[in-house]
Amino acid sequence: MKNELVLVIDFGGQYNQLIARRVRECHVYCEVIPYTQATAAEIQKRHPIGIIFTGGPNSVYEEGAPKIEREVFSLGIPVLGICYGAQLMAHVLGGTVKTAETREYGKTNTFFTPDCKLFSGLPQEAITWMSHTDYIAALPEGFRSTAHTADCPVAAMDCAEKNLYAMQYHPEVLHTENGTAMLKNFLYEVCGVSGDWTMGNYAQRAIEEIRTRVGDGKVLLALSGGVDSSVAAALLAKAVGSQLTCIFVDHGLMRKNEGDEVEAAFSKWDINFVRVNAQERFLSRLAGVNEPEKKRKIIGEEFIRVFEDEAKKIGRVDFLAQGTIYPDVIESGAGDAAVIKSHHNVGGLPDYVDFKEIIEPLRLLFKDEVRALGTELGLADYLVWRQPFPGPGLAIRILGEITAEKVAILQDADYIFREEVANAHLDRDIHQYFAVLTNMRSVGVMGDERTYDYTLALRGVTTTDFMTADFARIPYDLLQKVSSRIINEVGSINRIVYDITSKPPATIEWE
Ligand SMILES: Nc1ncnc2c1ncn2[C@@H]1O[C@H](COP(=O)(O)OP(=O)(O)OP(=O)(O)O)[C@@H](O)[C@H]1O
Ligand SMILES: O=c1[nH]c(=O)c2[nH+]cn([C@@H]3O[C@H](COP(=O)(O)O)[C@@H](O)[C@H]3O)c2[nH]1
Ligand SMILES: NC(=O)CC[C@H](N)C(=O)O
Ligand SMILES: [Mg+2]
Repeated sequence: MKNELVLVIDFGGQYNQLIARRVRECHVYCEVIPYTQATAAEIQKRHPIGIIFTGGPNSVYEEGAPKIEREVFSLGIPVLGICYGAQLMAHVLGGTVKTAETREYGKTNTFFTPDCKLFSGLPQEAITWMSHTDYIAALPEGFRSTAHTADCPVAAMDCAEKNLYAMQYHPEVLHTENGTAMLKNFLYEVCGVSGDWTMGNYAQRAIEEIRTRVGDGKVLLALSGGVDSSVAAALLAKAVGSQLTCIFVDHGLMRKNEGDEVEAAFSKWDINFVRVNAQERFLSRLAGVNEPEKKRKIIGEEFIRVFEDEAKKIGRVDFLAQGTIYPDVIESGAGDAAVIKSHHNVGGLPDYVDFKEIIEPLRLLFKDEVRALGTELGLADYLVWRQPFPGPGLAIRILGEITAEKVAILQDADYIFREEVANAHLDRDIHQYFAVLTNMRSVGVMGDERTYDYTLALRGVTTTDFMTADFARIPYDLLQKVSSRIINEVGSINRIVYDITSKPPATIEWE
């Protein structure tokens, strides 16, 4: 069965996948396509039930700014323009867009016209999230303004007769109050969707696509035992069964006992599972390396080399599969976005890779969607709800040079922290928590003697999508218990600090 389709047309905005994600939250299937492919003819061929234009960095009146054919507005398909998309709708249909005297950025008080379908059932005044310098100065014929702010006369507009709607603010961002409800109104009240899409459909579609792509070829999946690659393993196993081999690389930078635990868990699955013990290989390549991006690149490359070596043992393997998810892609600098850090599986990949194609069935999903999909596929709760653990492992939690001794110290300290968080039943409330071995030593006193040992940092964060995060308010009693256990049981650590920065300005990991 084919699902109702909404096309999201990409004009280069920052929140495009977030729009897609909100549409999925409303149980509607959608696809994001670049504006260059969005001709009226192409759109018509796909029979979408609605169209959404995203924001974008350009100004519509500039030479060479992204455009859309005028015919797109007369196909009889409802259109919602967001930010740049709103300005483009106004511009193409004969309105005027100008540079504003006061640019609006951030939370903005906004007033809505209640009889616009987008705002039906919602308060007439609310906070919206704005991010623009241009504004709609004159409406196109047949349109009316349906919302305004102190500085922006057209914060939204519509031409209900033609099912054309636009918003200057970003409804997809959580800072916009009722933003998702407005998108839902567009989908249900304007486009008339029935809401026929579920995570089950996503799984089905992904499985079919993998089958078509792979044919009778072989696939090697990089399996870490983490949430993302476990969900990918379940999908791939359903899609291609015994053509799949899962490779778990124990690079010696896993958490305490983790290598054995992953092996025990996946040996029970009905899949080809291989554990590669590559401790020596990784540690020797990392010896003497201090710089975070360099560590990441080395690990990214070494992972691939291990996979290539394993592939040779299986015979001809054309496909490498990974559990990459959307935040990995964005932070590694997708498209025009800035590189924050090179996730080993994206920006850390070497230039030459000995596989024909890379399969990443979760590449457009956010973490909480991956979890929902895992549950849908019948994965055990402990797998679905595991806290994430980065591919480079403890390498990016040991600041400065990595040595086997430091790895052992950090493993022991981190184990105690995790054990106490679990004992306090906070392991689902704190979304990621771990220890970091700083490269700093300081003076302490133990048993009346001077010590000069490492400072350990504890990090705990709460977040939904791992793109932004707040530090977790861990109870002092728990911190105290963890602190005294680590000092008493681990050795080489004489001082413990708790990281109280959010993301941004910090990131979750320290490197
Ligand atoms: N030790 C490993 N062995 C094999 N593949 C790995 C390993 N670590 C990471 N990978 C690959 O890199 C991808 C990205 O790692 P990442 O940590 O983001 O995801 P994950 O481990 O699957 O899930 P989680 O975010 O829950 O840790 C994984 O999905 C997997 O394909
Ligand atoms: O597989 C991964 N490979 C990487 O190179 C990597 N770097 C960060 N992370 C994880 O991503 C989330 C966001 O982390 P940051 O705030 O530190 O960027 C957090 O959950 C991090 O643990 C990684 N995962
Ligand atoms: N976020 C956007 O889409 C911005 C649109 C346009 N570049 C402006 O500044 O107004
Ligand atoms: Mg992981």
